Amino acid sequence: MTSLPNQNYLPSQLEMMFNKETKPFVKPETLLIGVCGGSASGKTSVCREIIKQLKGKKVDIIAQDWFYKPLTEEQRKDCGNYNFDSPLAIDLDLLTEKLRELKQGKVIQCPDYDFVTHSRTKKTHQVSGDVILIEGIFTFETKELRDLYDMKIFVDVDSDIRLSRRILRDTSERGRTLKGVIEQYLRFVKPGFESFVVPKRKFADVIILRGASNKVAIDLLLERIKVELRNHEIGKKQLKFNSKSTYTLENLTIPTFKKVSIKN
Ligand SMILES: Nc1ncnc2c1ncn2[C@@H]1O[C@H](COP(=O)(O)OP(=O)(O)O)[C@@H](O)[C@H]1O
Ligand SMILES: O=c1ccn([C@@H]2O[C@H](COP(=O)(O)O)[C@@H](O)[C@H]2O)c(=O)[nH]1
Repeated sequence: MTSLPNQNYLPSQLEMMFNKETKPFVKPETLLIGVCGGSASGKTSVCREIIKQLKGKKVDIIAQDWFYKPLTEEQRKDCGNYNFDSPLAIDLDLLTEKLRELKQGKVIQCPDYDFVTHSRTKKTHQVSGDVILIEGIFTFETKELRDLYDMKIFVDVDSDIRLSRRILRDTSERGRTLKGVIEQYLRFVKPGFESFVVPKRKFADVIILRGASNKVAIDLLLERIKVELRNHEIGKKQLKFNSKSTYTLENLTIPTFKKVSIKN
């Protein structure tokens, strides 16, 4: 149930505040932005660019890679045959649970993953903020995940460029050999991309071609994020949740043009 103070509102303002199910349109929670795309498309780089430019806001990243399931001793011995490009390789349930906690305003602790040993490290990542960017190849994989995002971004880069970047990155940062990277790419990465990542592109609100070097796309995105943030801040000031999960609107300042009367 929603209660309004005895005040007059413009129809457009009421429309702004409620959707058809009379739930508030403005959301007071943390803004969650899902960033999906193929391996080495530049998802992390796009997120870093957004963070750099959103000065004055607390923005954090969650790497879906932190949620890789650690390999057993057996699997580790034969890791060349392990498919890291299947959604089954990631604990998506844990990721979903963590995002739900963020939506409830909690500060969360995420696991850490070591690409060299294919195991969880002792480290944890504490995440909180006004905006949280969640990046990874399977971030759009389930409806539960997609429904949690306020905005969905897909980073779209040609596969030859992604493979070249992956070779450079994985041989220098992830302890791989050139032969190993190419074999893994042809056997698992490319088929996984085609089966799981490409079909999720259609769920994106925004598609960024060429990744972080696409300054025009990043600028447009930043403008939109700022609008969303303003809506969330208005929401935070105006909405108070009581223990029965009803919404109460408070301290709303409304300009005085043509008014409609709403009776409680
Ligand atoms: N626009 C770009 N130009 C050149 N190199 C890039 C660009 N974007 C990313 N890279 C490099 O490509 C690699 C993968 O980028 P990253 O942002 O980590 O991709 P993802 O998070 O999608 O795997 C990194 O080594 C990064 O420095
Ligand atoms: O132990 C592992 C875990 C994952 N991978 C590969 O990582 C990429 C996803 O990470 P990006 O940062 O998006 O590139 C995925 O394609 C896996 O193949 C791995 O090689 N080893």
